[in-house]
Amino acid sequence: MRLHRSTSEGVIQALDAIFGAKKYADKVIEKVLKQNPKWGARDRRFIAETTYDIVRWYRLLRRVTEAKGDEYWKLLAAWCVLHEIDLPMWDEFKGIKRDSIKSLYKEAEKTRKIIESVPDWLDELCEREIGRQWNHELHALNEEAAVVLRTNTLKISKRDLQKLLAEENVETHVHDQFQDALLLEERQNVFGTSAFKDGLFEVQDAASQFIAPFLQVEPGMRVIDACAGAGGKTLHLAALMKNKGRIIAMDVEQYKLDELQRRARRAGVSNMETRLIESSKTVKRLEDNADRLLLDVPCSGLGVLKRNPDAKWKLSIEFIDKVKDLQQHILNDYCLMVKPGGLLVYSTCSILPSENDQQIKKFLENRRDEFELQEEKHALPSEGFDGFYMARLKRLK
Ligand SMILES: C[S@@+](CC[C@H](N)C(=O)[O-])C[C@H]1O[C@@H](n2cnc3c(N)ncnc32)[C@H](O)[C@@H]1O
Repeated sequence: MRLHRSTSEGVIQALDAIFGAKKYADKVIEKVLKQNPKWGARDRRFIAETTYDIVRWYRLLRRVTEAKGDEYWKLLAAWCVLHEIDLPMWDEFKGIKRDSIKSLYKEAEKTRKIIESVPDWLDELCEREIGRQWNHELHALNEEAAVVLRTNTLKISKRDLQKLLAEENVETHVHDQFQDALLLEERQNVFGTSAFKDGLFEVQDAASQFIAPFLQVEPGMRVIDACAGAGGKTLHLAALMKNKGRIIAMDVEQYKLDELQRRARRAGVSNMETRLIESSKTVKRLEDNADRLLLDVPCSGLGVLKRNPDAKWKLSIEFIDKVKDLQQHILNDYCLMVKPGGLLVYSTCSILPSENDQQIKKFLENRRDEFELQEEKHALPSEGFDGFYMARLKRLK
């Protein structure tokens, strides 16, 4: 592989926006890719994958080149050296010493938080919370995420979708554990396919596809998805309900609900309405209303670092403490929207017990007579996909 000037500059520009201007990596990459129509599919893949990889290994790459501040070319140089890619004779690479990078890399191997490229506070927090298991999870979280599709069973079967995609040169395989999932054989952009434009699938991690079935919905039920966001799980719920019954999708952000409406139209979902949460009254009005309630709460996102590696550098302990308070507040203030006898699922994309099991334990301490825990499930990044937690509770009275 050879480095090209224009795509390398694209990577540097993206890194500057992510670390300098503190923008989200996915948005930055989207913007950088839009600005040069001459880049082909391979160029685009290089920019996206290299940027994500440098973000993932940021601490390690800084260490092995002793890069400071905005010396992003040094990070790209180290990335090349560690991937055995020749460095062109560009001014930006003057003074880069391969041997020094390699020997500093050997040195870095002695310290987990450096070689696995994670901030001190995060390494300490996760070790404290999950002990030795953190070794495995941290390693897995540094792997590239698989691209997984969820068949929209309102429109097509998984096998027919697989055939259609193959006709559009998208090869996929199935996975026993995931009923509606198709896994891409190789990473590629699937948003341009006619299958996507026709609403035949959504891109959704395999572990995330556990959550809607865990709520045990049935066609005809009344279901509330109280933290619906742009509706990854709402659309799945609608498909499991065969478009029958009613889903109320709620969130505190109108722009997310607008995006959900757009996605629902594409997916052919007709049993859903959105409702903005403007105050506690919005929630109060829906007391004793639903057969099923999903609380897919805001969280640290530590289970999805494969997908969002920049979160490692943007998260803070203060944010995690705040989000934990919000989780407990949502559990307590929203739980009565489910009818007595109905089921509630609390879910996060975190691997921290303090956002997961311990939140449920705390909630139940005060509501032992009203709710009982039916089942908990942990999906771990080391099992191959994203990290998720889900707990299903039954409202007793
Ligand atoms: C984990 S995300 C939801 C992802 C979504 N369920 C999906 O599958 O795509 C959490 C959502 O909770 C929303 N949120 C934050 N505070 C909230 C609150 N007090 N009540 C309800 N939703 C809230 C956020 O805007 C965000 O969209």
